[in-house]
Amino acid sequence: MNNDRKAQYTFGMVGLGTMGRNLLLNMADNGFAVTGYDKSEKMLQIFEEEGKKHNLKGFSEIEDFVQSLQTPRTIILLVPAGAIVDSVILELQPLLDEGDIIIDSGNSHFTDTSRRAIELKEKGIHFFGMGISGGEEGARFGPSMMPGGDKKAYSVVKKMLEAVSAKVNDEPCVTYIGPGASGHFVKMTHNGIEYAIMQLLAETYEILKNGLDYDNNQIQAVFEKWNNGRLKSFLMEITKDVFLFKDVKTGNLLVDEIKDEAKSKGTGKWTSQVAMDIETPIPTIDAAVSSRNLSKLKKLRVELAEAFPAAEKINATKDFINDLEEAFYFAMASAYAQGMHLLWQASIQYEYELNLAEIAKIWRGGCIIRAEFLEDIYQAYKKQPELQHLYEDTSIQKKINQSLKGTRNVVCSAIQAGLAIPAYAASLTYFDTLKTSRMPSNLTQAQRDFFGAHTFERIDSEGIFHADWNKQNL
Ligand SMILES: NC(=O)C1=CN([C@@H]2O[C@H](COP(=O)(O)OP(=O)(O)OC[C@H]3O[C@@H](n4cnc5c(N)ncnc54)[C@H](OP(=O)(O)O)[C@@H]3O)[C@@H](O)[C@H]2O)C=CC1
Ligand SMILES: O=C(CO)[C@H](O)[C@H](O)COP(=O)(O)O
Repeated sequence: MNNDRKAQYTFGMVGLGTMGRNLLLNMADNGFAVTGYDKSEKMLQIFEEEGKKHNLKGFSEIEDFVQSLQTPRTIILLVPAGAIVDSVILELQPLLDEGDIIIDSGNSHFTDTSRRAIELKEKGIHFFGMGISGGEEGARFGPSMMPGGDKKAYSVVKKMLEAVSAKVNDEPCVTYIGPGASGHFVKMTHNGIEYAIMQLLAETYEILKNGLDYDNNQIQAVFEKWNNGRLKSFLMEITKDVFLFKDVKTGNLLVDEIKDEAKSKGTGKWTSQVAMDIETPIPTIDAAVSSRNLSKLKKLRVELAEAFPAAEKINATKDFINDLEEAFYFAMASAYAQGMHLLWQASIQYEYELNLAEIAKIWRGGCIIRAEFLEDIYQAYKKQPELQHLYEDTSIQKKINQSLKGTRNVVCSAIQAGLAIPAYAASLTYFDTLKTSRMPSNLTQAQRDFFGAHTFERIDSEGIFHADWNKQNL
């Protein structure tokens, strides 16, 4: 039951950590009556301190928090994904009424979101999953958001989400994504692309540092220059800044003092797993996930570095840095194209009714993968909403053709030198495979039929065939 006298807030947030606290402050800045709940007293204190100008108060008791919300209640969750989301829902459930709305904005697995939506629907509670991206800064001043699920529930929060989101050309970086867990699926794919672009930047660093012997100033200058051109993006921008940041302890650049073992929370891995499940190739993203795992094999890598020859310097041609810019453009385009293709396939598989143009549009600002290139992707899908693959767009084709020569030079040179560039190489072979009208997979089919009678199809007649391969006494 709601006590109307106390019910003064329109939106409530569970979890006042990095994302929840900043999104709530953003909502307060935009004039919404908000409050929050967190188990941690420390988080509540920080929230109230940072929300001083709005006189914001948080709750440490969940009952008080729920009672403070106007009905139907709208509660956003920004707690760590997994079991904690279920335990928060379990705590909230007996305190809620029919028609209340729970929005899970953490990086939850989309299958968990589907399950939770079904469970809560039975109790008359609207539940939807909403991916959010932009980190601390984005949450505070304008994130990109990907809400999916119950459309009626979305209409309750639409205005608020549009107000707090990032804007590009005055257009909000939020849109209704689609039914079911589509919001979390799209956010997961966003993170898969994020992994791929980060890996490409790391491989570029490897080429510059170990292939060309560039020092940190030279490396910084390359990223800085690229960020002033067509490769401009949030990840390029922070990378050029990383190469300026000094470690207070040693006086060296901090990046040189950080262990070469990359951690992950799982969204990249989920993207690869799901892509395998629905048979959609995303090799650049897969390479990025594998590279993080390879980085964790530090002891083995150190041992094997003693046993095998080290990488050599690249025998660089005069225009090598231009070629590298082209290679980055090419591989970046490949990574985004793979992510968009995964969304295209998922939309069919899970009946998400995704509008790929709208998704590219809301990724242009606020999120971690925002980039100049997203405008090209947006235009491509706007022109042809049914496009299966970004490579089918003629203006993208033109740019890819122009960057091919440089890309091949960079990939061949780096591989020849013995440098590890799995994401660059995967991007190129993905492209080369996709533009092969007759792949050598006829041989694979012949082998399968030879050893296991798995059958094959013929090019000259319909049907399923099997050959008695041993009969010809080969
Ligand atoms: N950080 C980022 O850049 C981004 C994060 N996300 C996602 O957003 C979600 C939140 O991330 P983030 O803000 O970084 O995480 P934080 O750990 O900074 O914040 C989570 C908050 O939730 C609190 N909490 C944990 N369990 C409960 C509970 N049962 N009841 C109430 N509060 C609880 C935590 O308190 P305590 O610390 O005491 O446990 C903490 O204050 C995650 O799913 C994350 O993957 C999405 C986009 C970007
Ligand atoms: O969602 C995000 C940005 O959009 C997170 O920053 C991302 O989950 C970080 O992932 P990981 O810890 O696996 O590198």
